[in-house]
Amino acid sequence: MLAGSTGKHIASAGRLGSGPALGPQEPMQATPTSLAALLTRYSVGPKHLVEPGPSDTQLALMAQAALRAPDHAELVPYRFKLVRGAAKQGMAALFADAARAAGKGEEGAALDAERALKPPMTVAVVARIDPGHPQVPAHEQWAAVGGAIGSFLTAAHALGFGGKMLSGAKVRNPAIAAAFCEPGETLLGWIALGTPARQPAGPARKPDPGQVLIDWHPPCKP
Ligand SMILES: Cc1cc2nc3c(=O)[nH]c(=O)nc-3n(C[C@H](O)[C@H](O)[C@H](O)COP(=O)(O)O)c2cc1C
Repeated sequence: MLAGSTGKHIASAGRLGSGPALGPQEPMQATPTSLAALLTRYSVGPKHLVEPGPSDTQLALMAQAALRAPDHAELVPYRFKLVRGAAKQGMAALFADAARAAGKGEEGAALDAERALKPPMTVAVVARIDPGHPQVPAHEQWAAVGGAIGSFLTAAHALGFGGKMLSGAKVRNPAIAAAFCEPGETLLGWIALGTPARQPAGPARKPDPGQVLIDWHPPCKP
């Protein structure tokens, strides 16, 4: 499988260095236990999340993990805004209004409100991108936001919680965006968080690692 003129995918059954070949069906074999959470994380949607949600201490661990993600110049270009307790009702009302404004009718409004109320808690992910930063272009800041989300979710999984990052057209609803964002911030979406009510039905369908590992070679000189 060629990946452009200068790279070649690592064969799926091949070896990287002298380490064991890792197929998608056997991610846990011969791997350090410290990788367990990274290799087994999966998303759990709001309808499969039940109480309890994470405690303050557990949320702080998730935030600590997020803060470990690569972040050029340590800009911390994100905030996690916690929606729990009575605040869930306020978010449900905003979701219902947005659904009505989008023409979804009362049935759609009730469905969207339920999306806010069902998970034990929701974490709004807000990006603070500085488009004029002299050293760190916007795409690098977005990469830091993505890394933080991944680490936050993996920490939640490692602590026994389930979660799923969700967005949709709601993030662009002006009333919702204004409710979550300060000037200069962008609402990326929400992480639904809680205790998973069920295990995944089967192994996650993920690409073979060989699809993303590509030996690079310098271009031939003319
Ligand atoms: C910023 C962002 C927004 C997302 N928005 C949605 C969404 O609105 N709906 C959805 O089904 N999945 C969405 N996803 C993808 C899911 O969170 C999840 O990663 C995907 O379903 C794959 O499942 P997995 O995490 O178990 O591999 C989003 C992911 C990211 C990073």
